[in-house]
Amino acid sequence: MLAIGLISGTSVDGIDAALVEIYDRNGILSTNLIAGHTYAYEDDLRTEILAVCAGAPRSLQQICELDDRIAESFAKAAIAIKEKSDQIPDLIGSHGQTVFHRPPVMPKDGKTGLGYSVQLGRGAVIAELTGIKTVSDFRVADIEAGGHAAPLVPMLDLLLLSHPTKHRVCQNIGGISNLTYLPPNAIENQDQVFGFDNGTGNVLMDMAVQKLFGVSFDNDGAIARQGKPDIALIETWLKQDFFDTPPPKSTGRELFSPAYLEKCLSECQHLSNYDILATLTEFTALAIAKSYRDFLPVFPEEVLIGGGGGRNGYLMERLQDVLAPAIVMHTDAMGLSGDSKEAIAFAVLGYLRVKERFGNLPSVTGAKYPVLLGKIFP
Ligand SMILES: Nc1ncnc2c1ncn2[C@@H]1O[C@H](COP(=O)(O)OP(=O)(O)OP(=O)(O)O)[C@@H](O)[C@H]1O
Ligand SMILES: CC(=O)N[C@H]1[C@@H]2OC[C@@H](O2)[C@@H](O)[C@@H]1O[C@H](C)C(=O)O
Repeated sequence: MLAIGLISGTSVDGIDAALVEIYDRNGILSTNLIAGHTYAYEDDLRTEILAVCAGAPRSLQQICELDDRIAESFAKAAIAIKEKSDQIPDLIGSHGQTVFHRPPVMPKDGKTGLGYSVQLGRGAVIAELTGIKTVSDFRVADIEAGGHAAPLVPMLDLLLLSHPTKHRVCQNIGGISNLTYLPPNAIENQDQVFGFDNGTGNVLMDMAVQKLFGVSFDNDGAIARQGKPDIALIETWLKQDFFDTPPPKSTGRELFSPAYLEKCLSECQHLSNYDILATLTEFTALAIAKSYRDFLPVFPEEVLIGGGGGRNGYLMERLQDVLAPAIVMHTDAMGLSGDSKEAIAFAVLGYLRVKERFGNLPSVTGAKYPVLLGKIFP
């Protein structure tokens, strides 16, 4: 089946689109990426999304208009990537844009304790504008089943990246970072697969470099490389609740917000701007390493990196150092594009939905049971 996957992640840098052929041999899936591309948001749209993520007050009318613009941008991305093949795609799986995420808590005082996760860019509009069957609203059903509805990419990692004898971690470093732990032969040992959001990813580094250096990200980590991290300060930051909370857990820009960065910066007044970037980069790497030591049943032999953080050469070096003896490499070394992985995941999750196969892993999200993920707009 030819499918399109679409997502804009927590970096809000643009819409990742993947045109992907999905092969299914008796339930064993494989994929072939035909084209992958990031279609940048218009500047004012990105600014508005970031404002809403940061909690700026907006009327329902304004939220509806934002939903329209995001859906139209997603449809445009689908129409553009569709041109990379002569065939008409059978399906679009569209994650949309997360603008709010509230993890579940223990029910109390008559309240349900359910989480809430809002993705804008409604699938009905995408289906209408493209003429292609669209699956969207992937996170809702897992939330209703008591789960975090995040991360969802572990299903793709399980299907495509399991090794017969090695313990692997698939580590995504986007705006937020998240991992999938795969025991050997994970398809047969599915109950041991788990995953969770394990850190800030790029979001703090991005906000800091914009404020201190006026660029949108620290290309290759060249700025951080010139500084020296303050390890004692990082150790105090790692004592914060999020890092000590056992999985399942999920997070987002609600926690790692502009206010969170301001608090960090207020504790960095003795540091140069280069040292601040080095400190935030080391914090990102050490938060990831701490989560492996605290929560994984077995320290992995291999760590497969995906997401934009994999392009930060300095962060990759720091990860190799703090995750030794694990070997750190890019997911691309396994034949799966790290840049397009999340978009491929939503193409595959869309496929699973139309085949009426479960999309969530309760051992990851904490849901009470497996559920069908997504609503179908024919
Ligand atoms: N050449 C590069 N050097 C350093 N960092 C980079 C480079 N290219 C991308 N990045 C980082 O990767 C980020 C984008 O990563 P990605 O597209 O994986 O995020 P996302 O999908 O929006 O996030 P999430 O996975 O949390 O949903 C950028 O904001 C930037 O911080
Ligand atoms: C609610 C939400 O959008 N969460 C994102 C976010 O960005 C990274 C991390 O936090 C992950 O949990 C998730 O995205 C990916 C695509 C996932 O669900 O696997």
